[in-house]
Amino acid sequence: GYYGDFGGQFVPELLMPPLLELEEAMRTIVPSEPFKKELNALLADYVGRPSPLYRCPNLSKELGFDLWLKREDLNHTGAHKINNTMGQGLLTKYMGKTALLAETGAGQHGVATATAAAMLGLDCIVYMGAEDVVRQAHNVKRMKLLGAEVVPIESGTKTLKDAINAALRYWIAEQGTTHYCFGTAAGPHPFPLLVREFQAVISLEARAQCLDKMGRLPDYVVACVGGGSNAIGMFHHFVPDETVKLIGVEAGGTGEPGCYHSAPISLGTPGVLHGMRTMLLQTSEGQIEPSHSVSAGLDYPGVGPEHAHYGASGRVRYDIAVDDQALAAFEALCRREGIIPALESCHAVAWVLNHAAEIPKGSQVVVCLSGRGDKDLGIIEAHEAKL
Ligand SMILES: Cc1ncc(COP(=O)(O)O)c(/C=N/[C@H](C(=O)O)[C@@H](O)C(C)C)c1O
Repeated sequence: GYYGDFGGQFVPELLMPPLLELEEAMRTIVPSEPFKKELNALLADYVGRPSPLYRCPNLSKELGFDLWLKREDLNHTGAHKINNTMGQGLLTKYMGKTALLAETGAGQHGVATATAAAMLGLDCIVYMGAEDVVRQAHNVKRMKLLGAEVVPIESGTKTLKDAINAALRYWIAEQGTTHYCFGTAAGPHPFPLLVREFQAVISLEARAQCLDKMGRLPDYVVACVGGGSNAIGMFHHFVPDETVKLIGVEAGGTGEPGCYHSAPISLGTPGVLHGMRTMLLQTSEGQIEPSHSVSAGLDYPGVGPEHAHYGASGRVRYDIAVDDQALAAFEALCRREGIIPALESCHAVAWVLNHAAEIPKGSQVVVCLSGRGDKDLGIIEAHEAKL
């Protein structure tokens, strides 16, 4: 499970049995006709796929090039996370397990896991940093309505990093009945591969939609990068098309010199965290540094290993958008296009607005709108003065 120098399975021996079992299930169940048939029916009739590829008429007119949004915000539960949790949830049933375990930061993955569990008749337990429980209260309410048990994590920085550590410990104890439904394209092998497998439906659809609506491939494909799942899904089927520029946008925090941020590819160094070798925010002694972003979903000091590899190889250009630029993009989509987007997705839109001068007129630009902004209204209120 390596992507260049990155990836691997850096886990305690006790975690190897469920990881090996998962690799076997990936090999035998995921490619099978019954599994594919059942998953595709759920993606169509329950998730609501294919998601639209929508051209923004007003912003396109202003920018002088075509801005298209891949509308993962219109999926059931309001983000791309459901693509992954329906796949892993169905796999859990085929593996004969009875419970789904998840970590969450923005809460979207927690809601998507609770949704899959309710629909598939599985128990659900979600670990969430105590700070995120407050910051994304809307999603905590939804998880509980869907029957999930939400466990606030009080240790460390009380955000996603600590929730993942707690979830991994729980999984070691409960591995016989429980599948750890990892929320992003990170973690020990095979998780980056498994999550990419289920998120790649985004670019499988988008590539065909581009050829149909534009009559050609797009010039730019842009996505925000937290753990990396919506971005790897948005990029995957475009990677072989060398004319398509792939842009991964990390969160730069406030942007003040020396501020906390969540940009490990742009500003981090190689190291091992959560079972994978990747790019990390860490001190010279390898202590993981606190991360920050106005969006909970990008607030993670690591990144999926395939992105670390694409950053080293140069196939993807990784750049940064800071909090205020994301908030400006939030306002632009609300006021100009009638779409209230997730703050995570706003980082990708912000990159396009920030780089409009370098994008040739008439270009075709696709942005993955990974989620809707309902969960963020509390955060937005706190920044009202800036809008
Ligand atoms: C609407 C939305 N857009 C983007 C992201 C960033 O996660 P990736 O797509 O995996 O980089 C997120 C991440 N959300 C996770 C969550 O809901 O728990 C996140 O906090 C962690 C799983 C990484 C998100 O909710």
